[in-house]
Amino acid sequence: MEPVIETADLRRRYRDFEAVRGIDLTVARGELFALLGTNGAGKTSTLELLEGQAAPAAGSVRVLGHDPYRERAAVRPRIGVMLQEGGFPTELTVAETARMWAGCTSGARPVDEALEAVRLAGRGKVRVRQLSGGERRRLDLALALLGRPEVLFLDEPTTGLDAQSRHGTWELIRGLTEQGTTVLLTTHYLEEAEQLADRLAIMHDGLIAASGRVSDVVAERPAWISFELPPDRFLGELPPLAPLGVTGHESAGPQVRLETVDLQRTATALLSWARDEGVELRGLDARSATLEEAFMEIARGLESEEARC
Ligand SMILES: Nc1ncnc2c1ncn2[C@@H]1O[C@H](COP(=O)(O)OP(=O)(O)OP(=O)(O)O)[C@@H](O)[C@H]1O
Repeated sequence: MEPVIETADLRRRYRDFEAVRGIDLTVARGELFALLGTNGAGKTSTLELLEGQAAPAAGSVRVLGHDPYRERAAVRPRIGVMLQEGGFPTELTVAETARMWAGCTSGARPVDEALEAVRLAGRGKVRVRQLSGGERRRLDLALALLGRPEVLFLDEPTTGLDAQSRHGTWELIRGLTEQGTTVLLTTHYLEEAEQLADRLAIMHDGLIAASGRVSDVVAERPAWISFELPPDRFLGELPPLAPLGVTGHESAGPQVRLETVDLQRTATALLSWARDEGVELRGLDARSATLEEAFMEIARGLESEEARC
């Protein structure tokens, strides 16, 4: 796969504070890559390096084969950028803003088409200051799309959007990647990453703590099996749990919850035992970790490591 975004040991400094501390990323053409992380993890700082808005303190970054900061003229016309705060003149109308933006963009798509894509076609005559927060986000997205970018950088594209608008934006982004647009987005909505991302990275404190497909990141976390034992049965009667991959358990009365790093082996052994013993496991439920659990565990684990240092 052709890499469209590539970084190696990428670093960013603000005076003596290193906000991005050595990041290696590769994003292929047509891929949607999500950058997640705790507040202040360094997502926006990284995004700005990829967009060419700032020079790295060290390491390298290539976008479409060029250095986005030094070779801005080669890269800028081929990318679309949606910042966290658009910062457009609020006295202009939606259509005037889009026309002004289109005037600065080579090969711009028709303004009406861009506004239609974000469902703002009927709001062309409204002043930007009169838009709701969610409508402004959608206008920001329309402007980022105007130049038919090959690579789209979206910094929290759906923050402040209601559920319907968020789903509409997801549909739009999916359509763009299907047409071959490469998208790198940051988000605080884990569901957004689960829905959209081919691959993702979870940042914490300037570093990538975990990365890969959602299923890879989740597979590294323990899964859960929960069930209810009959009143005449006890947890101690189950086969030895540790060799089955069980790393922890909770029980409250008849309710049992097992944490396992090998869901298939634990579930198979549990069901075989229940069959052989003629035991009914009421409310049996088995499930992998969710991305939210993986995220929380990474954030908690790294915080306790920091506390130890
Ligand atoms: N201009 C700046 N000067 C000094 N420090 C900065 C500057 N911009 C960001 N930082 C610091 O760099 C770190 C990373 O900030 P950044 O905005 O990249 O994080 P983020 O992951 O995007 O956070 P959020 O999810 O809250 O938007 C933070 O500690 C922040 O305070």
